[in-house]
Order: sequence, then C-alpha cells, then structure tokens
Amino acid sequence: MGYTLCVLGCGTMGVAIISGVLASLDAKAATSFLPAAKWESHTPGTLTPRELEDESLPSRFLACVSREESATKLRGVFQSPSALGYQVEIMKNKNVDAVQSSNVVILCCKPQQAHIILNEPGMKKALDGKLLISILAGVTISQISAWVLPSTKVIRAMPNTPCKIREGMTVVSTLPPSSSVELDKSIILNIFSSIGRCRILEEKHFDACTALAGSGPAFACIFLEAMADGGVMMGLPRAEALELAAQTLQGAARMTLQQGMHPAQLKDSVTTPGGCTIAGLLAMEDGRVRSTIARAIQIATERASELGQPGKK
Ligand SMILES: NC(=O)C1=CN([C@@H]2O[C@H](COP(=O)(O)OP(=O)(O)OC[C@H]3O[C@@H](n4cnc5c(N)ncnc54)[C@H](OP(=O)(O)O)[C@@H]3O)[C@@H](O)[C@H]2O)C=CC1
Ligand SMILES: O=C(O)[C@@H]1CCC=N1
Repeated sequence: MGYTLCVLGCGTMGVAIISGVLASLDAKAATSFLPAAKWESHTPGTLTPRELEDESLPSRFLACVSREESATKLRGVFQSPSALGYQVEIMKNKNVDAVQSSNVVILCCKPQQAHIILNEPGMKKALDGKLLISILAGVTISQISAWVLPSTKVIRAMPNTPCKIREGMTVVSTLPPSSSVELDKSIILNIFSSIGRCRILEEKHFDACTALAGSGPAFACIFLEAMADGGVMMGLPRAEALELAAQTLQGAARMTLQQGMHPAQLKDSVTTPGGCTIAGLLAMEDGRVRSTIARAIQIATERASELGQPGKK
C-alpha cells in the first residue's frame, strides 16, 4: 500500500499532521486488514474503490528541517515506530532529496520561508507532476504556483493543532482540474479527514478559516483559562477548575456538532429564569464578550491576509 509523504518544514503543524496520520493508520489497521498495493500501478480511472483506498494512504514519512536542534527534537518525538512499524525519516537540509523521493508534499514552513525553500536548486524538477499541499497562512495558490512548474498540482489546506489528537478542523481549497483528480482528492481527504473534520471551501474564504479554525485553538484557550481562573477565584483547586472548564467546553461544542443543537438553544436550556446562569450571562454581555470575540476573528483574518505578502512583515 501507499505513497511517500514529505512534510517540508516539520515544526508544530508538521508534527501534528504526521502524528495524527500515524495514529489513524494504527486505528485503521486495528479494524481492517489492508493488502499491499503499489502507487506505480495507478492508471487514472482504472482503480477499484478498494485500490483507490489503499493507494490513498501514506506508507513512508519524511520530515524536513534545516537546523540540527529541530532534527534532534523530531528524533525525540518520533523515536519509536508506530504500532504498524512506520518510522518517520528525519531529513536535515535535504529538502530536494526528500521531495524527489516523495509522491505528496505538505508545505509546513513559515509563510515567509516558502519562496526560499521552493527556489532551492532542483526543487522545481523534484516537484514536477506532484501534489503540493500548502498549509501556509496568507500565501495564495497563485503565489505558490508561480514558484513551481505548471505540472505541480498546488492546493491549500488550513488545519489546526488538534490534528495531533485527530480532533482537527481542516479546510481544503477546491481541487485543480487534473487527469488524476480522483486519486488526488482521495489522498487529500484521507489525510485530513483521518485527523479530524475536513471541509472543502473556495480559496477566497481561507483567511477567515485561518483566523477561525487555524488560530481558533488559541482563542478557545483564552476562554478556557478565564473560566478556570473564575473557578480558582471562587476557591476551586486549579487542576479541577481546568478539568471542569475543558470538559464543559468540549461537551457544549459536541452538542452543537453531534446533535446539531444551535448554541442559543443550548444556552437557553441552561438558563433558569432568575437563576445563576442569567446572572453570569449579563455580566458577560456587560463585558462585550461577543463583539470582542467576533472582532478578534475579524482582526486575525485581516492579519492572515498580510502573511507571506511582499512588503508585509
Ligand atoms: N501553528 C499553527 O497552529 C498553525 C500554523 N499554520 C501554518 O503552518 C505553517 C507552520 O507553522 P508552525 O508549524 O507553527 O511553524 P514552526 O516554526 O513550528 O515550523 C516550521 C518548520 O519549518 C522548518 N524550516 C524552516 N526553514 C526550513 C528550510 N529552509 N528547510 C526545511 N525546513 C525548514 C523549521 O525547522 P528549522 O528551523 O530547523 O528549519 C520548522 O520545523 C505556517 O505557515 C503557519 O501559517 C496553519 C495552521 C495552524
Ligand atoms: O498565527 C499564525 O500566523 C498561524 C496561522 C494560524 C495559526 N497559527
């Protein structure tokens, strides 16, 4: 089975993606037996659903960095093979070699590093005909396409850190027309839906998705910390306050996601007339919590649109 997946710039997000994908392969293997199938055997349009499934799964993982410090860190993170025996190969200053021996590349460097990495001698040829998935905030498909050959299939994805525990949210841009679109689509969806939820949206929405889902875990953690602080203020031990806050946020979010319950409906069902919840809600409204949070998404979206753009820091 499988293809070689290269994470070009393997830091926080690269580790989250590889860790999530490895965990999902282990989970999949625990429930089904996957026979071997070769990437090279693919002819567009001739794959059975089972072959398509098998060929859409990665079986070799390359993680690229430029500094020894990062390589040492990655060796620590990926020191033991996954339950299925997959070992992540750490490549230091070997970007072109890594891309050359890969089928699919996920670009996970900082936005301002992309041009330098994609302009390394031999990189264009190494990427010839391959699927290049960029998770970079702000950097557009047309910018990246101008740095690679026309044969390289460029798409964008905006994942978030919970991909590491397979609770991520990823938005993928609409796919370019291509002869192997069926396999490409299957590969992309296999990666991102194996590590959380995945939704396809037009690229014009990417800056908002970056702010809402990409940056979102940071915003949610401010709320989480503040709730726990309130509990601590009222005498709860810190650890228990954090547990109560985290599980409560998770529970409320899951009721929206799994039961399709509108947040206002859930809020109203908790709010007893004259009770303590309405007292707390009014205090929140006095603090303009809603507009503050919504404005944070607006400001983060505006900033996302500047990232990786010439003349912007
Ligand atoms: N952090 C997040 O929550 C999210 C981030 N993103 C996007 O993901 C991207 C990565 O973010 P994040 O993971 O936080 O960043 P990190 O800084 O953690 O990771 C970037 C990685 O790129 C490597 N790198 C830098 N230069 C090179 C080079 N020349 N060759 C090979 N590797 C290189 C770095 O290693 P070294 O220094 O050793 O070279 C580092 O491991 C960004 O573009 C960001 O916009 C998207 C969604 C969420
Ligand atoms: O803060 C950032 O720029 C990146 C993109 C989304 C999350 N982290």
